[in-house]
Amino acid sequence: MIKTQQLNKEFGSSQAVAGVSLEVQRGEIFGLVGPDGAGKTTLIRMICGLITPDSGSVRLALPEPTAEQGAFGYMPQKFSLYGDLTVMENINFFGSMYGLGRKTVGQRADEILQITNLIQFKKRFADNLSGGMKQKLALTCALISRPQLLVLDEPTFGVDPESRKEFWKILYQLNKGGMTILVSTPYMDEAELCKKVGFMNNGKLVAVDTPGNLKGSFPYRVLEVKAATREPEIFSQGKEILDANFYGYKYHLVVRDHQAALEEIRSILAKRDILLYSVAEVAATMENVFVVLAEQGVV
Ligand SMILES: Nc1ncnc2c1ncn2[C@@H]1O[C@H](COP(=O)(O)OP(=O)(O)OP(=O)(O)O)[C@@H](O)[C@H]1O
Repeated sequence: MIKTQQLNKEFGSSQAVAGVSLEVQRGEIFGLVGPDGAGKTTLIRMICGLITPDSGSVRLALPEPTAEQGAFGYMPQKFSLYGDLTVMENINFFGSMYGLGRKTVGQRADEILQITNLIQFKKRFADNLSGGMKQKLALTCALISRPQLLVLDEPTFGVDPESRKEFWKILYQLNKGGMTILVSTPYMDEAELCKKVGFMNNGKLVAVDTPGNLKGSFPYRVLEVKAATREPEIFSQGKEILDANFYGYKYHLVVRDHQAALEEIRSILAKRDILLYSVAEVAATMENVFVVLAEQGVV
């Protein structure tokens, strides 16, 4: 449904997007993942036709939009609505931009607001909505044309975890109904929810695959360590430890060699007279995959 070839975009001396060739198939939820400044927004804007690439091409295989079904909906990163208009007034405004009649917008709005759980807030000013609700209103507006392709730029950035979960449930529901979704996110837990993930950094797309395949091809092991300490950094200097994360009562350590790492863990703790409770191997997460790619300089 989306095909880009060798897309490039420079801003002054900074290469925001560098040679990105990407394919999003119909029916996918494709996640663009990467840190701030990776180039996700610039890529999305080129895909949506909002900025012109320096070179390369974008092809969208979308049928002509009709009154019944739009081509694509776009939800930008920054809040794009009018705070001094109510929920329904914002929706009407977007509907009129798509050339839809008031009656059609009203009917569709009721359907979508049921899905996004905003139905009882129709008369509330957008400024008075919570952060999560504002995002859901922006989504409602992006959906008013009933698009076949939905493009969302960091839609849950800065939103609380509960609202993020709810937002993703809605995306799944839309996808089940046949909508293709391209979504960018800085959150690795959201990357796990995509059918396919493209990792971006420094303007480049460095890995594209399903979360399962990305984790399956992870070349290292992850050890969960529990010990009588709560020092976040205690394992950070280990030579056998490629990445260490502390979760309050346990550590997740990315290691090359299980046995060598175990010896090092024991030695670090023994030197400080700290009791080791347990070590168990656990499955790699997308965060593990991403951090190691980044540390290897691949990303
Ligand atoms: N209009 C612009 N003018 C100048 N530089 C820009 C412009 N837009 C983006 N950049 C630069 O291009 C690079 C990529 O930015 P982009 O916003 O695409 O990344 P991103 O992955 O979406 O990050 P973020 O989540 O922080 O928006 C950054 O270095 C950014 O400063």
